[in-house]
Amino acid sequence: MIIAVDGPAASGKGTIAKALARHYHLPHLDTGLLYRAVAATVRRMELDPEKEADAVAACDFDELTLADPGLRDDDVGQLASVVSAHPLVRAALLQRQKRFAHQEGGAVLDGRDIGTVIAPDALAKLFVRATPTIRAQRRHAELKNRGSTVSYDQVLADIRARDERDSSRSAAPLVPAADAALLDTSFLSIEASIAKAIALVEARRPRG
Ligand SMILES: Nc1ncnc2c1ncn2[C@@H]1O[C@H](COP(=O)(O)OP(=O)(O)O)[C@@H](O)[C@H]1O
Ligand SMILES: Nc1ccn([C@@H]2O[C@H](COP(=O)(O)OP(=O)(O)O)[C@@H](O)[C@H]2O)c(=O)n1
Repeated sequence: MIIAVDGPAASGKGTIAKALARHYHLPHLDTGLLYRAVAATVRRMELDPEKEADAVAACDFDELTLADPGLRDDDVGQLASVVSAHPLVRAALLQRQKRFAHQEGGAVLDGRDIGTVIAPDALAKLFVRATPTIRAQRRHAELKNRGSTVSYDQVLADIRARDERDSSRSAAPLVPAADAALLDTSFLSIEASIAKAIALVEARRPRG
């Protein structure tokens, strides 16, 4: 069974995807980390994120980069949203994600284009949403916990800028797949969001 979990920044898609993976005993891939690794590599190599050829060169990143906790930083997320708009960057990361999704036994993937591009054949597709201010509160609390001094206003501005860039790009924009179930977590606890996600997946599973 393939489960696709998409949605904007800090909507709770990663939390839900991990919980679904645990519940159904499936492997999980956070696809955002791949774009964040490209972004961090662009920065380390002092390349230009706006230049497609520069960003493509960074797609051949060192696998150890994926374990760097710095990838979760707010500025890396912003830079990831710049490099991810290049069609050739998306193309460079496509097969790796498709292979993961279509491995034997299935998988759970979260990102922006899982239900639309990576696994349009997924059995269950969730599109996770929450209001920008609630997402900013959650992400701000998360970053503060990790020792970051970034302000709430900065996090909110970054989330709005990223929403705009991710939704308006021509290559794999952030849009719900036509057959995705919408899950608004704005006023749901983590536990309630997970329970709702499991119920939505169950509704897509063949009976018997
Ligand atoms: N329903 C929820 N209520 C409160 N906090 C949440 C909820 N879902 C996720 N969070 C918290 O919000 C932050 C962002 O969640 P995460 O799952 O990483 O979002 P995303 O993967 O969409 O960026 C994390 O600190 C997470 O613990
Ligand atoms: N499948 C994906 C996943 C991430 N991304 C890009 O990578 C950036 C970082 O993604 P992420 O999922 O790690 O970010 P959060 O939603 O966790 O803040 C996003 O803003 C997108 O621009 C993408 O284009 N496609």
